[in-house]
Amino acid sequence: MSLKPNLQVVKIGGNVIDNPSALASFLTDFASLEGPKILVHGGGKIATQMAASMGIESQLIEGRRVTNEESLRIVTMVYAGWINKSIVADLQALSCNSLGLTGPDGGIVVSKKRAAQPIDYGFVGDIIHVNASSLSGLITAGFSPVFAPITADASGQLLNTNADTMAQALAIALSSAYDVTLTYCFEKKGVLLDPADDDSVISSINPASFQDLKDKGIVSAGMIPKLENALKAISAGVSVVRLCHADNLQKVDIGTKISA
Ligand SMILES: Nc1ncnc2c1ncn2[C@@H]1O[C@H](COP(=O)(O)OP(=O)(O)O)[C@@H](O)[C@H]1O
Ligand SMILES: CC(=O)N[C@@H](CCC(=O)OP(=O)(O)O)C(=O)O
Repeated sequence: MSLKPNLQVVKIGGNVIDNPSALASFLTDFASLEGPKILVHGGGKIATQMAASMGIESQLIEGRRVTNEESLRIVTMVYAGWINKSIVADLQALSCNSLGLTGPDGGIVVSKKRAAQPIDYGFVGDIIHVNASSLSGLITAGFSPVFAPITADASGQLLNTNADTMAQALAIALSSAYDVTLTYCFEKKGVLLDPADDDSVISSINPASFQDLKDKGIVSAGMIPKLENALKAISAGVSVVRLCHADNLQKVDIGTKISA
């Protein structure tokens, strides 16, 4: 039996954030989770809408945004500003002592600009370090950190980072001190065998079945990085990894469970 304390790392996706009543209900469930917890949020859909309203087209390749200087400003304002502060204020109103953060706050997450080959994603960062002891310090002090998917490199360059990856990296970094459960919440009931049938949830996925689902085109777009991150987390020390509907955060047996 593990002697480590439990920690929940929860990721909430942009399609839920863009739906006020779904977000409110999810935040109520998150606030009432027992024990230490971290929330990582996305917001890709809202950033795409904001860019479009400014006449800027967004390009996503396999769920990752090609980020030029202009879109870096937009995503930073949208994720680290509007979305992060709205979520923190809502959680505070629910008596959850949340603290809004990005990678560079407290030096907690350091990333590196992704190489321009084979695809130049621009200002997109891959996480190279998580300061787990600083983050544990905030948790021990009673805060529930709420991370926006913005990081910075060692020279201070802000970088856009996939929110699913941020959740994975935080969960892995904390798994030496905590028994971590990582839950990816989104607007579907789990990974679906037939994307058109919301009840065709695949109950369990491992590396071999992921490859097969990818080859058959059953998983596509943002689901590819989500599952790559989920598989990485389960193979690197995270105890439980699950993908589920945002309404089912508290229903631990529902959704798609990831195995190594
Ligand atoms: N087999 C699948 N099952 C469920 N969703 C899938 C599947 N394949 C692709 N998707 C897409 O993946 C999306 C989830 O990824 P993403 O848009 O990145 O979510 P989020 O923004 O919530 O992190 C779903 O909205 C769905 O359109
Ligand atoms: C590099 C990269 O792709 N960053 C993501 C960060 C937001 C995100 O991941 O949002 P969702 O969870 O809502 O998809 C993006 O800009 O779309």
